[in-house]
Amino acid sequence: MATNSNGPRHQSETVSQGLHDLFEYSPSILIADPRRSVKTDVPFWLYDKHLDSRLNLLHVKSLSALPESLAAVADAAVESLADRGIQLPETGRSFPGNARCQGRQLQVTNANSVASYYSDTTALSCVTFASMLGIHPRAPSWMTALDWGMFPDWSHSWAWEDEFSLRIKYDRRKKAFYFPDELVQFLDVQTLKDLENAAKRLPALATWVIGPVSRKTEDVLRDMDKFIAMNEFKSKIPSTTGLPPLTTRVFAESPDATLTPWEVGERYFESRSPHECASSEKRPRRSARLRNARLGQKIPDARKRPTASSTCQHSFGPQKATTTTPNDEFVICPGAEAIPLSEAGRLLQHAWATSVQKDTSLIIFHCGNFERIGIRHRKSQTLYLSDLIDVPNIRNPSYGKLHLGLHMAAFNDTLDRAAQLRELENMPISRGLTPTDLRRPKRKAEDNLWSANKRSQQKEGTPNAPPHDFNCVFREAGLRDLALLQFQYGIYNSTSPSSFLRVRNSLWPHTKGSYSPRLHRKYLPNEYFRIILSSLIGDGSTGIVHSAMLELKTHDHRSMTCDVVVKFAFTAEQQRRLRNEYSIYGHLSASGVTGVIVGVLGLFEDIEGGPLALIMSHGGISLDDRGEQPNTVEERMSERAAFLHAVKSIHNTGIQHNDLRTPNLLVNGSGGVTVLDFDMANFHASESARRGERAALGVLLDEIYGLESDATSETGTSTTSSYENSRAESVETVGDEI
Ligand SMILES: Nc1ncnc2c1ncn2[C@@H]1O[C@H](COP(=O)(O)OP(=O)(O)OP(=O)(O)O)[C@@H](O)[C@H]1O
Repeated sequence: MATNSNGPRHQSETVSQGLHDLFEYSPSILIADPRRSVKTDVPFWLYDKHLDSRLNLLHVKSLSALPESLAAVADAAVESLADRGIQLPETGRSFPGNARCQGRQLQVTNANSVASYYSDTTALSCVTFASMLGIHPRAPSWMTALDWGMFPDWSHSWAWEDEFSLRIKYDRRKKAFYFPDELVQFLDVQTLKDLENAAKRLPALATWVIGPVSRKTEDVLRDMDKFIAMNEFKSKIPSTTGLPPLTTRVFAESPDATLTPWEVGERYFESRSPHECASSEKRPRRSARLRNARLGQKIPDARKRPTASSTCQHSFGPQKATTTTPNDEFVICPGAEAIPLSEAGRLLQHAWATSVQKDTSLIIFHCGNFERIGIRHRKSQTLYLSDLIDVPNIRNPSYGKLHLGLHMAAFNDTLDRAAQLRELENMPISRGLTPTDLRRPKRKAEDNLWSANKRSQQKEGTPNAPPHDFNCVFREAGLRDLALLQFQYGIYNSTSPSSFLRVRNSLWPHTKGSYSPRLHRKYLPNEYFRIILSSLIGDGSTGIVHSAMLELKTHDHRSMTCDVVVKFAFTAEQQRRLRNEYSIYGHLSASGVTGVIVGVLGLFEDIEGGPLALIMSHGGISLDDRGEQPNTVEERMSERAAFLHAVKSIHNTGIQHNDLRTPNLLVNGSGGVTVLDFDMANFHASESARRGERAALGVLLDEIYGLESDATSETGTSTTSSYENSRAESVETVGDEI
């Protein structure tokens, strides 16, 4: 190794000192601010229970040698510089690994302040060193192509934060790197291509789940040992029984890295005696670790991966036998969870699901003074966990070197997998891919609710037939109180449905109110409906919105389907807003407003304590998502008038929307318009407030449709006046001046 206690011998004094400081760095001890109460609830949500069974966590195994394996990556990188005779540029500043930081105590308040400390110290040094050592060692000054931070998809309110990750500095929206131009010059074309390929396919290089400093969060990390001792992990799925799992596979499989410094999968078993496999683990020889870190090893393909069926048995525990009626239709037993997962189990399942969603291999569980590092091995559906790391006190390796190795390993792992994904994507289909074809998730039409009943498939309304008019379906579904929700898109493919019980009536006219909050033990096929969530439309401040297909079975055994949209509200504040939205829809429906708002099938609640769901008809595509506006001035004017008319009819009931923006203004294929998202709306708005809202909408629509400029530039003065006439007409139509 080219390092001694003063750092690598061949580097300049400042570089040696910097590397030495980082390699020996130990963070301060963090203490919780005694004036603040610390929230400690563990994240866990609906989505965690609906992963495809082949993506679920099945085993948790011990990998005590992981810190050493990671530190060996840092050592190997320094050694490689020496081998190649590369001298790093002088460092002009001190790094947070400086000895002055050590031994101090710092006060923190919550997970975010723990993350800030990590970001300002460990991560700040590691992104720079990892980038210099691993990506561009010949750069003339210290720069970094990596970023560590919070990249939120959606904000929630758990005590643990799961949105932190390491990334390549690449803006996917602008399709451009955002590291210094100077750095680009030192990256060859192939490296830039590889970086871009990785950043596009796998933007998160590792998943950090960060908790607050407290005895309870430390215990959660400690309790993970219990899952290692059990050697199997029973992922929590919804406890509703009766409906067979979806069988169609929808996710695109992602490979493990071929070159890794850690020994997992077959290599884990190879390096252990049978006794060790069952109980603890053997530390690999240091020379082997170094070799692996530098050269990597192919994982031999000897051990058979668990089959889908064994996976199901393993992970989901005993399921009640499917009960069928004489017609082979499914009787459903909505069940509340029998044995809840412990907090450690919930954190493991949630972090695993987050890592599946981000497609990272490394998961770091960190709560200030304690940490565990996990490796997600896809093929065996196993999480390999380090021992509990005492952050301020760990030595050999010390924390700085361990995390530098971790940053470098996460980068290498991602580049390796992104290259495999690119290769697999470029393979012709006929060559038979393993893992399975990554290009298109497959979806077969046969996965319908009634597939067990062959006779019903011949009849009207099977999913192979075009969907029904939602009016007919809503009339029937509005009489039912149980909605079975299944996810089938991306990484989600429900093994069992989540049961959602009606908490508010259908607002569809002519639906007899049958609202009953009582949960029955069993439901016959004509007493429930099923919803298959097929894509994410968007997420906003009230929750997450999905496109879905509603399927139901009528009393005379016909199947009916229609497109719906499901909006989930998770936090208390979101649920308050969603209830407000529902009551606004209730008021509009009771006032006879139809055609310009979506049909609402009701408000439903997850019986396992999950979110509230508003189920509604599909209102079309938003002006935001549509992209191009209509070609002709006439069409634009007609749409403009339709929106103003719609809002006028809403205003006439005393409602003010308060959020009239392009994402909430929808057009449908048949020329109609829909106004949605009433969670900010209020009753009894003053006439002038409503008029003001219409005026603002008029201005917004003018801007969107570019009416004035088009009218002038395209057809000159005469058209301008005809446009003005039409505008006046549209204003007259809505019976008010804009
Ligand atoms: N019934 C629907 N039909 C079609 N698209 C819908 C429907 N409901 C919602 N959407 C789409 O989902 C997006 C988010 O929905 P919505 O605005 O209701 O959520 P939100 O959480 O209140 O968002 P925001 O924070 O923007 O207010 C909408 O902009 C719209 O494009």
